[in-house]
Amino acid sequence: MDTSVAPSAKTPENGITANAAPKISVKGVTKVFSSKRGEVTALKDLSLDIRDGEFLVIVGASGCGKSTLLNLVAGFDSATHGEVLLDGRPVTGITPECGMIFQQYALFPWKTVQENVEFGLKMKRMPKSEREERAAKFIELVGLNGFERTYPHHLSGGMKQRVSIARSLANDPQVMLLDEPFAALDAMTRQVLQEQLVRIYEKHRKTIIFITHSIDEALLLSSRIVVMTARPGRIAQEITNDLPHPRNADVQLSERYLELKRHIWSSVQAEVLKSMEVETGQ
Ligand SMILES: Nc1ncnc2c1ncn2[C@@H]1O[C@H](COP(=O)(O)OP(=O)(O)OP(=O)(O)O)[C@@H](O)[C@H]1O
Repeated sequence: MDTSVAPSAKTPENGITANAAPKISVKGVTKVFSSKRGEVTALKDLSLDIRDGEFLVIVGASGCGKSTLLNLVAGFDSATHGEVLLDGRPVTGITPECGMIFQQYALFPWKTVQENVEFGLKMKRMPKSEREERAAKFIELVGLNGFERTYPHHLSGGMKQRVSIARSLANDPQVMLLDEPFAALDAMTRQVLQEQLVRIYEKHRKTIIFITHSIDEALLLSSRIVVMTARPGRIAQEITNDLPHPRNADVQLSERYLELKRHIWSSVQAEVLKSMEVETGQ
C-alpha cells in the first residue's frame, strides 16, 4: 500500500491520534452475493480501521463494493466471512449509533421539514418541546429556516438532502454514513452542500464514512481517502488528506491539492481499467 504522499495520520487541524482505538474496525471481511446468475464476490478479505472523528472518503470503480461495505458497517447486511466492529463490539444489525444518508433523500413525503427532522426524536420518545427545539437547531444549521412547514415535494433536490442531513444530525449518531449523497445534484448546489458538510464536520467532529465517484469531492471533504480495488473490493491505497482546515473550494487552487489529486487519480484510473477488464471478461 503506497502512502508516499501522505505525511502522517495525525494533523494539528483534526487532532486525530493515530494510535487511538479504532471507532470502526472492518476485519477480514468477505461478502459473497448469491443470485440466479451465480455468485458474486463483492468484497474479499477487506480490512480497514476508522478512527473516532475521521472523515473517511471511499472512492473506486463502479461495482467495486463501496455500497456493500457501507451497508455492512450500517448493519443492513452481514459479512460472509469476517466481522465489523463498532467500538470493539460486533455489528449485528442496524444501530442508532450509525446514521445513514442516501443519494435519494428518503424523506417522508407526507411530513413537513420539521416533522421529518423530528422523526427519530419522536421515536426515541423525546418530549415535544425538546424535540422541536432540537429540530429547529439543525434546520438552522443546514440553512433551512423558514421552510419548517414545507413538504418535501416543494423543495429542490439540494434542500431535500439538507433535510436528510439535519434529520441525521438531530439524532446525534456517533457515525454518519453517506452513500453518494450529492451525486444527483447540480454542480453548484453540490459545492454549496459540500462546503456545508465541511463546516458541520469542523464543528461536530462526527466519524464520517462517505462514498463518492468524485476525487474533487473526496479531497474537499476527507481527512483520509481510501481507494478500493476493482471487484472483489479490497483496499488499494490509503491517502491522508492534509489539506488545511477551515477548508472551502479555494483549496482546489493549491499546489498540494493538485499533487494529491494526480496521485489519487493514477490509483483510481488503474482500478477502473481493471474493473473494465473484469466486466468484459478479459
Ligand atoms: N443484493 C445483491 N445481490 C447480488 N449482487 C449484488 C447485490 N448487491 C451488490 N451486488 C453486486 O456486488 C458488487 C458490488 O456492488 P456495490 O453496489 O457494493 O458496488 P459499488 O462500488 O457501490 O458500485 P457503484 O459505484 O456503481 O454504486 C456488484 O457487482 C453488484 O452487482
